[in-house]
Amino acid sequence: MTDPTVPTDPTALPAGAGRLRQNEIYTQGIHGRRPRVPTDHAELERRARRVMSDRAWAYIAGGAGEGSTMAANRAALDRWAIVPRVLRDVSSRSTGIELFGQQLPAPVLFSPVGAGALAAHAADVHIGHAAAELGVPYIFSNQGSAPMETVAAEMDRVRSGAPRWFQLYWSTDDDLVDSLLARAEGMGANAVAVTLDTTMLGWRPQDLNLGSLPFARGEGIDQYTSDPRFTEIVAQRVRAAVGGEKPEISVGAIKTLFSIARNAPGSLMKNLTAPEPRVAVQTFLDIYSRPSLNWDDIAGLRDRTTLPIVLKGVLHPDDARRAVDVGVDGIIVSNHGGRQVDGAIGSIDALAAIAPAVDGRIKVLVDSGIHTGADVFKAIALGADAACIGRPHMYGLALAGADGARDVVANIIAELDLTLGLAGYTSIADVDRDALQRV
Ligand SMILES: Cc1cc2nc3c(=O)[nH]c(=O)nc-3n(C[C@H](O)[C@H](O)[C@H](O)COP(=O)(O)O)c2cc1C
Ligand SMILES: O=C(O)C(=O)c1ccccc1
Repeated sequence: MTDPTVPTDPTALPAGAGRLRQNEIYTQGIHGRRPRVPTDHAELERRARRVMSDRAWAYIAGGAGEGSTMAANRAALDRWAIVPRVLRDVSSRSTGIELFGQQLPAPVLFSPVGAGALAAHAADVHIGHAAAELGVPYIFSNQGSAPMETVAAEMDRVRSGAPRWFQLYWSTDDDLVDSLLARAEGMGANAVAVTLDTTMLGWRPQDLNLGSLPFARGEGIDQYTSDPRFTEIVAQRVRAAVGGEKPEISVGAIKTLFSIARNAPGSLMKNLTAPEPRVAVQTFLDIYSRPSLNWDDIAGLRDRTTLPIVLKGVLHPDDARRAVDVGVDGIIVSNHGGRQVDGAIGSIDALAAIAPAVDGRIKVLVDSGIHTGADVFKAIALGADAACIGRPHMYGLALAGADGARDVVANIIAELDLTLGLAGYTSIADVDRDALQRV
């Protein structure tokens, strides 16, 4: 028997997404089935911990230093309380928004997450599948576990033209930057997010204590090994290292090695005596990021891509103003999920200062610690145009693959829809600071 309240089309998210989702879950419950992922963040985290390896948990759940930025993200959210309004006819409402010319079902995106292969093989393909089902943009990580073209193809298979962005780490090799940007345009990216807060990796005790860095083991470098410019650099370096003995090393041979490695998880680093894998990993570590990055580079980016440019990792109102002046299209207020600077400002506190400084001139997104629909509501009320979700969708992926990643974000959107209505609002555009009180 089909229940008319259960959406057969998973893309039918707006217009009462909250009640539809509740009904779906309760109907399944009558048949003795539990939801595939917990519907609250605390339980989601606990369950994910049980199925993840120690290394995966350290990398994905871990934060910088003593974890105080992660705590600050939550504390900042908790200092704002929603003050619901009543008797305002909220029977018909929508969580939909417009962003860079696209209509989206909700002010929610999937944050870029690198080295997802620690949680599931070719993680990015599954997350892309999940995002396409929801019609929610997926920001592909530059440190992803599958080539962007493969992820884009999977998304198009689910829903042609499903929204997708590319997140760029600015390499020391400018030709690699151009190559990545050209590929992003080619695979249909709707925007490029340049991450500014990770020019160097933060101090991460959970990983350090295990001696575990995924990239050093060849995990999370698939955007690089699938790149013609990166392949060329590695071939040059291998030739320089062993050229005398192996003059036959060619770009084609390296390309073949990389392609085999991408299809067989972990195989790149199996043969540690061969120079190619070591050179590939060392090359990645040497060139993925350029700490000398500065505002002039960002100003010049306009001439290098036609895509809307979004700066990720902005926390100071002056940097936000500078972003407006330099002519980018948006910023993501973020402390990288508390993974970079320990003791940094909570991203919601930063948002509260930045949104008035930007004053609607460019798009303002936010992430870091935003894990529920109520959190997204608070972010919107404090002036964000949308919020991005990082670890929660990775926990869903670890627990139940693409369906798990999808359900986690669908639950967040469902709760957002209910919070919207129960707080007395019918559209995202109406929600402003009046909805909140500082406590
Ligand atoms: C395991 C992991 C890997 C990440 N990798 C990247 C990355 O490759 N690029 C990037 O810009 N941000 C990366 N981030 C940061 C996220 O995009 C996002 O800012 C953060 O996860 C948001 O906080 P939340 O996890 O509390 O939602 C990563 C975060 C995690 C947890
Ligand atoms: O782990 C991260 O958060 C991340 O973004 C990253 C990026 C480059 C190298 C290592 C980690």
